Amino acid sequence: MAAKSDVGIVLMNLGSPDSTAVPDVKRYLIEFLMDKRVIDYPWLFRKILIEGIIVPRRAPKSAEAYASIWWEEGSPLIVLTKQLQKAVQNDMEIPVQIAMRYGNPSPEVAYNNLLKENPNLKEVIVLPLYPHYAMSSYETAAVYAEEVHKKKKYKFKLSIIPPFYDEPDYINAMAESMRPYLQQDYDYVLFSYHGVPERHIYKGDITGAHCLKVNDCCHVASPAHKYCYRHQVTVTAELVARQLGLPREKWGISFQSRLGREEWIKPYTANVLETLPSEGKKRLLVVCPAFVSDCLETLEEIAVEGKHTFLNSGGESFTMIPCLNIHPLWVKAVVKYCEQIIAQ
Ligand SMILES: C=CC1=C(C)c2cc3[nH]c(cc4nc(cc5[nH]c(cc1n2)c(C)c5CCC(=O)O)C(CCC(=O)O)=C4C)c(C)c3C=C
Ligand SMILES: [Fe+2]
Ligand SMILES: [Fe+2]
Repeated sequence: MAAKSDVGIVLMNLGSPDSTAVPDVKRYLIEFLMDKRVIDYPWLFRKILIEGIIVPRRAPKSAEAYASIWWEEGSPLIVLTKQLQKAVQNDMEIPVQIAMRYGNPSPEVAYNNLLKENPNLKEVIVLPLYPHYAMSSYETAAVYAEEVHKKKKYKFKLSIIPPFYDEPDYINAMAESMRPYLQQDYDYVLFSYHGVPERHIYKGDITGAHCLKVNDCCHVASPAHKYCYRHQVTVTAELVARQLGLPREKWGISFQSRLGREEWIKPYTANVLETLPSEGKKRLLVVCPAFVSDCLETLEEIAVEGKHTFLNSGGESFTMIPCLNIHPLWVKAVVKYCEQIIAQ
């Protein structure tokens, strides 16, 4: 066990382009989508598809979307991760760095910064900022953090915090950050999660026979759940709804950000936003618990595009609940998760 003074922390998020210029967005999208855990097609096919078709088409639109949410200090996701870094460092009084899975800063920069602060560093705790396990989010971040550690032969021990989708402190932070929004009149709370291809769910099923195969699979006990994004997001929503006392008919789950023509896990957020008003659910609260920091997918896809879809389909009011960002209960939860590792 390393003394607390010889420990450093890395908060690892997804990453953003360096700027909203199309070449920067292209570079970022290529790095992101060439990740074999995000688009898991054979390398050559992936390269042709990504660099020849998807990125040239998507980058200008993506750049425009980023420009519409960009802050003076930079990408919201990066700025908010830095704010979390400061808050955790203040509370813990040990060095905290941030790293991104794609773009900057890389884990190498984060590890080197920690070593500059303490050449005697014995242990680095990495917290991937994803509550749920998905091959394309938590897994790729954890594997990358480990690969860099191994490749550069760092002497310190690396510890990676597991997904925290059902941890009481995360659930409490989510529920209490939502509670003030429930004071207003609303008909329905939508938990909109980032989607993944159904194929990823089948692939991640270690039993090979459970996910999307057994009736109501997410509620039937299985070792598959340890790696099942669909199960884990369901548990998060159920626990949060229970803490808030939401009746079952007043909330639901959907999945956003589909890319390409494959089937992704359903229902799709855009379809749900279109149909809710016709079911009498006209005053809506939306929350996105797969992201702990607000980002393009919340500030643009939900708060702008999603709102537009809902209001144009007969909805009357649309309220986006912010991500945890630097909510005090979330900062406390992060500190606790890191301290639990230090105490081990
Ligand atoms: C096959 C494509 C994608 C999968 C699978 C995927 C999974 C996934 N992503 C997140 C979190 C975020 N994704 C963000 C942006 C984003 N995601 C994809 C594609 C896939 N994601 C693209 C192409 C983009 C870029 C933007 C765009 O062009 O739409 C972001 C926001 C980043 C930011 O800078 O703000 C986050 C966060 C999770 C959690 C996840 C699997 C569960
Ligand atoms: Fe994504
Ligand atoms: Fe599953």
